[in-house]
Amino acid sequence: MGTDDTKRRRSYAAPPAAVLCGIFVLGIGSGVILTFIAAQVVSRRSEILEVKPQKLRSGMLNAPGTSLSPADKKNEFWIETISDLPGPRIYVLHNILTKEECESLKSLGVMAGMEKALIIPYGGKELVESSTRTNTAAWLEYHQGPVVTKLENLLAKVTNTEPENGENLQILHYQTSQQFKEHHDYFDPATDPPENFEPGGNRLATAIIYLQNAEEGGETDFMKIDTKVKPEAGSAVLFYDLKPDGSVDKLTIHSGNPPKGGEKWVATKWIHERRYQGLPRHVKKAEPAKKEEEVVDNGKSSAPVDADTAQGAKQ
Ligand SMILES: O=C(O)CCC(=O)C(=O)O
Ligand SMILES: [Fe+2]
Repeated sequence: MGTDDTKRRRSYAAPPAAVLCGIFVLGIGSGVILTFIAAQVVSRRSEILEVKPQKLRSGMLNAPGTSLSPADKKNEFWIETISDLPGPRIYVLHNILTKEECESLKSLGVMAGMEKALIIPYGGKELVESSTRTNTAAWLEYHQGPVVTKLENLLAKVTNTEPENGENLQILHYQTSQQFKEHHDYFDPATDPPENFEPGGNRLATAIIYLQNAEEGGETDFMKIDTKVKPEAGSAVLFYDLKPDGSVDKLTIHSGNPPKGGEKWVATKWIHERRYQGLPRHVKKAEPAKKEEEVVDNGKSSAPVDADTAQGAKQ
């Protein structure tokens, strides 16, 4: 009898224990899942907000903080922080292209036809010639061959965007003394018409890939923070035109300084907040070209086109 009672008591005691246990396990489980989701969101966000030194292997960016030997730094892809939050976000992407890849992009530029580079003046809607920009430029096609596609994919990965957010690659050539004076690459909501933000929103980031160094000079000069990036063929400077909250970062104002000897070649990629490729564009080349004195040019704008159609614009 006593044994039966005990059995009964045990069998009655068992369900509440299992339920409690189940609730406990469920609680821990959902806690773990929620923590995991939160960690994903935070880590995705911090990837966007901060690019730390990293190394590229097998197409994947390694964890931040990977330490590199001096030999690795000469040959491998790695990211150097020039300036970081709370200041402007400016990085050098070392060894992004080989010498052969640099040469092949220069040839593609020449084949596309290098022409005087154009700008959009502040508040303007059309591309015009200006003394702000004395170098020549050519637009390449999106996905035009393996080197262009490699850059599109790599820059999207580093900035945590999609390749389609990028404008077409533009090749720039500076002879000795040619330059691209002080300007910013973002559109300014305070002065620019809404159509300049279509398609793809504002320019989020700029990558300037150095294809050939000048003998001397030719730096990308961030004058507001007294920082000059010296071109190194095969490497790139990447900076965020927008702050993490989406407002324009005025400390990214920069110039392409004139080579003091020799020539400089670069490829520029502007990356938008959203998809840019395959959508209608609103910025057009001025027809007929306006005379310099008719253009309100405050020396801070730039904009490029391919042949007759605007491919993008910047101020
Ligand atoms: O050539 C440079 O260093 C600067 C180029 C530039 O500012 C641009 O393409 O937006
Ligand atoms: Fe620029």
